[in-house]
Amino acid sequence: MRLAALVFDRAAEGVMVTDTEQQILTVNDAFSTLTGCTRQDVVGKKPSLLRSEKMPPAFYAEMWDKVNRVGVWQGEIWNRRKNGEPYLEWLSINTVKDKSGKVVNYVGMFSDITKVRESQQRIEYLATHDELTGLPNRALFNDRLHLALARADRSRESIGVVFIDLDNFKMVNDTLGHETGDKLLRQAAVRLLDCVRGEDTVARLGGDEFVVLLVAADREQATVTAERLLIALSASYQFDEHECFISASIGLSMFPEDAADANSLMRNADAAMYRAKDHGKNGFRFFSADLASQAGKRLALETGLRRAIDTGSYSSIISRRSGWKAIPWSVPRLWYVGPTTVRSSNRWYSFRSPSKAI
Ligand SMILES: Nc1nc2c(ncn2[C@@H]2O[C@H](COP(=O)(O)OP(=O)(O)OP(=O)(O)O)[C@@H](O)[C@H]2O)c(=O)[nH]1
Repeated sequence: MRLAALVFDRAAEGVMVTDTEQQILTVNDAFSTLTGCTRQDVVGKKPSLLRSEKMPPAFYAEMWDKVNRVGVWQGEIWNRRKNGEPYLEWLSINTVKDKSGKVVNYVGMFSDITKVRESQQRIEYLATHDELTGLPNRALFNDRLHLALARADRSRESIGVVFIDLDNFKMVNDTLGHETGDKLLRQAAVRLLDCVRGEDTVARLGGDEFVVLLVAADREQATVTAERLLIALSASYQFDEHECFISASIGLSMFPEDAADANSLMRNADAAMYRAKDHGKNGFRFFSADLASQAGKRLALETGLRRAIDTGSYSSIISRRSGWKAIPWSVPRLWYVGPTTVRSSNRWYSFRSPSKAI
C-alpha cells in the first residue's frame, strides 16, 4: 500500500480518483501541477469542472458510456486549466471494482500533450505550406488538384490551372535587395488571394512562381481571373522607402479539354506561361496543342539534365553569357534549343560531358 501511495505521489501523470457519483476523492501532485488546481480546489467536485468548450456534450456521453460498458476509456480530450487556458491531455479512465464486481471508483490518469500536438501541427504546416507567404506549397496544391479532378470528373465540371511567374523579378532582388524581394512576394501572395474565390487554391511553387487552381471554372471565367490577376499584380508595391512595379506572365490549362491528369495540366499551364513570356511578358496565354510537343521536349530535357547533374555525368554547363559555371538545379526552367543547348529565360546554356576537354 505504501508503495502504491509513493507511485501515486511521484507519478509524472496527473491522477484523479472519484467515487461512483464522479465526485473527486483525491488527486496527486502532478494533477495540481498540470491543471493549476490544488486538492482543496477539486475534492468533492466533479471532473467536469475542468471541461473546455472544445468538446461537444455528446463526446462525454459516449466516453462515460464506454467506461461503464467496457471498464476503460482512452483518448484525447481538451480540458481547461484553473487559469482558463485550454490544454490537450491523453486521458485513460479505469474502473475499480470490489470483490463482487461492483464499480466502487473511477481512476483518471492523464498527461499534457499540448506541446506534442503543437509540434505535430507545426511540422504538418511546414510540410504543406510555403513559409515566406503562408500559401500552400506544391505538395498541398497537388493534393488539392487531385481531389478537384476526381470531383470534377464526377460532376462534369471544368477546372483551370493558372501558372504565374513574375517578370524580371531578379531585378527587384538585384536592385532593392533580397529582403524587399521577399516583401514583394508576400504582397503578391495577398493580391493573388484577393483575386480568387474561397474555394480556389493559390500556392507558391517556389521563387517567383505561383499557381492557382480554379474549381468549377470554364474558359471564360478563367480568362476573367487571369485578367484580374495581371491587373492586381501590376499595381504599385509600396515598401518603406521604395515603390516598385512588376508585371507577370500567366499560362492557363483547362480540364478536361487540355489534359485529363494533374501532371499534364501543370505541364501545359507551365508551357503556356512560357509562351506568354516569349510574347513579351505581362500577359496570359491558354495552352494550345502546338505547345504540347515543346512542353514534352522540355520535360524530357529537364529530366535528363536533372539526372545528369545528380549523377555528375556532366561536370559543368556553359553559360554563353557568363562563361563556365556549374548550374544549380534551382534554375527554374530550361528551354530545349538543341541536343546540348538549353535556354533558361534569356540565358543560353550548353553542356558537355566531363570526359571531354574544354
Ligand atoms: N527575394 C527572394 N527571391 C527569390 C526567392 N526564391 C527565388 N528568388 C529569386 O527569384 C528570381 C527568379 O528569377 P527568374 O524567374 O529566373 O527570372 P526573372 O528575373 O523573374 O525573369 P523572367 O522570369 O524571365 O521574367 C531569382 O533571382 C531567385 O534568386 C525568395 O524566396 N525570395
